[in-house]
Amino acid sequence: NSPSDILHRDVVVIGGGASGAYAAVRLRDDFNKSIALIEKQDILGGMVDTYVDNKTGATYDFGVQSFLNVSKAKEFFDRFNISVSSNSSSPTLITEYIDFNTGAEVAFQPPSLTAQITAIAKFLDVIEPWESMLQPGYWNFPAPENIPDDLLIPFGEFLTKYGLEDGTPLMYSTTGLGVGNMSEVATMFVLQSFGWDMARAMTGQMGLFTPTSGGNQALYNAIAKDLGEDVLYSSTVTNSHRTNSSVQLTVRNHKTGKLTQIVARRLLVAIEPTDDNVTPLDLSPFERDTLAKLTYSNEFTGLVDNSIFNTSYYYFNLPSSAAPNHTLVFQDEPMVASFQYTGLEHLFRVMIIGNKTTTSSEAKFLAQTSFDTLLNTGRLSGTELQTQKLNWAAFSTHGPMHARVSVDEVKNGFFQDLYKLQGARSTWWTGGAFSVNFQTKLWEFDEGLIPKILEGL
Ligand SMILES: Cc1cc2nc3c(=O)[nH]c(=O)nc-3n(C[C@H](O)[C@H](O)[C@H](O)COP(=O)(O)OP(=O)(O)OC[C@H]3O[C@@H](n4cnc5c(N)ncnc54)[C@H](O)[C@@H]3O)c2cc1C
Repeated sequence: NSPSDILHRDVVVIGGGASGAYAAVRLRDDFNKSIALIEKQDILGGMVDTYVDNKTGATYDFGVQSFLNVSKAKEFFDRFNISVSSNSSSPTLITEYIDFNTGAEVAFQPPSLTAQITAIAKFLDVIEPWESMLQPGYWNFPAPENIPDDLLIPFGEFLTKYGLEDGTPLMYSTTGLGVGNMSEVATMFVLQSFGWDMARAMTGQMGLFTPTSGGNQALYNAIAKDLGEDVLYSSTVTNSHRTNSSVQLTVRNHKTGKLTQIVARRLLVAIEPTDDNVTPLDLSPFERDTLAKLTYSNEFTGLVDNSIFNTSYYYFNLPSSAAPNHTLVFQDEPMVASFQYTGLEHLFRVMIIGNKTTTSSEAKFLAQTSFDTLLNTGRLSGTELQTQKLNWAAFSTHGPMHARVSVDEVKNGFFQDLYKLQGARSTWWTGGAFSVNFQTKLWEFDEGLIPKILEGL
């Protein structure tokens, strides 16, 4: 390599999604540190998926829907002159409960909205004492003997224990479904998917906002402009050497084949630490064994354009056994969670929750199979059998989310081990597996991490 291919930086960040892009801006623009940001795709923003209608220029966010108004979240938009508002433009829809496995209509009667909100307020009271154990990171996670039992029981059991069953339709349909069958997952991991701030948002104690124009991608486009050539796009790490004083990475641009060497004093890993993602990071046996214990959901979203869907409807997948009012019964993943009208022409948002191994093509196949079932059972046309392909206007592989481990691992001190990785071998870790899967909560987590990264720099 020629010398021009060697970059020297204070901090190198891997992953230009919510957690990495935020940290890169703060470290460079506010703490005067030189940075390089390595991003696999050719844009920043990760799971933010903003669809732009070519004809009208209208935007629709089919990944991230809105931002929780936690601590300094709005200030971060202000610095890029992006105006935000809390007005939701979602159309009002009729929810059709259908078992997507069979096509059977499910005569499920959810509790009234008032009953749901009341239960969520009560839920917030119950979970409030545990917030600092889990958010915005696991820094204060209790030693095994001090973990409250309630955090480790299946969430369905937890809800029943405290009489909170009425709150589940909103918990599940907003963000709880990200973990798959929410009733079966240990409470602490469901709380990372629908927890304190979502409960505050649902009960009106915390706002949610979105940019007034340009969709959620507007923020990340502004960050991209700000960071300019400090971002290496279409690039991944192929090799690394990490020591207690520095980090050397070999980075490959998969479009041009160009290799860049980066020598940095600190590394911030802002991607999910899956086997594929961390293999190039010359892990120690302890790092490898710890990270290998994590399991994930895999999330996929897309937009389909098939006029056979009814634009008044939100087709929602529930097992038949949810009828007439069983609020704790959900489908197992992998599954298509819903087809939801977007308000844009004839586009429906599809949401697919996979397990650890579900691939993009399997997710698309699952969506087609669910669609076929709905068609063949007359749920869409109401008339005769038809076949047609789903017309994908957009599809996005969000990949692994909602990292979790078994209850036994939690009791064996998994989170204490996970956090031993922080700072070891000049490497710091952010993102959902180390914190929680909400954009602005990750920013809050980064805020706590940045002073540690800066120590001695
Ligand atoms: C369907 C859906 C809806 C959501 N809705 C909301 C919402 O309304 N509000 C909210 O706050 N949160 C929402 N989330 C969650 C939120 O998007 C995530 O918590 C957040 O994006 C995680 O940030 P991150 O930085 O950890 O990862 P990401 O945002 O995924 O960023 C990771 C980045 O790293 C890149 N990358 C991946 N692998 C590599 C590699 N090997 N090398 C280099 N780069 C790599 C990716 O391309 C990506 O840009 C939603 C998520 C999904 C899937």
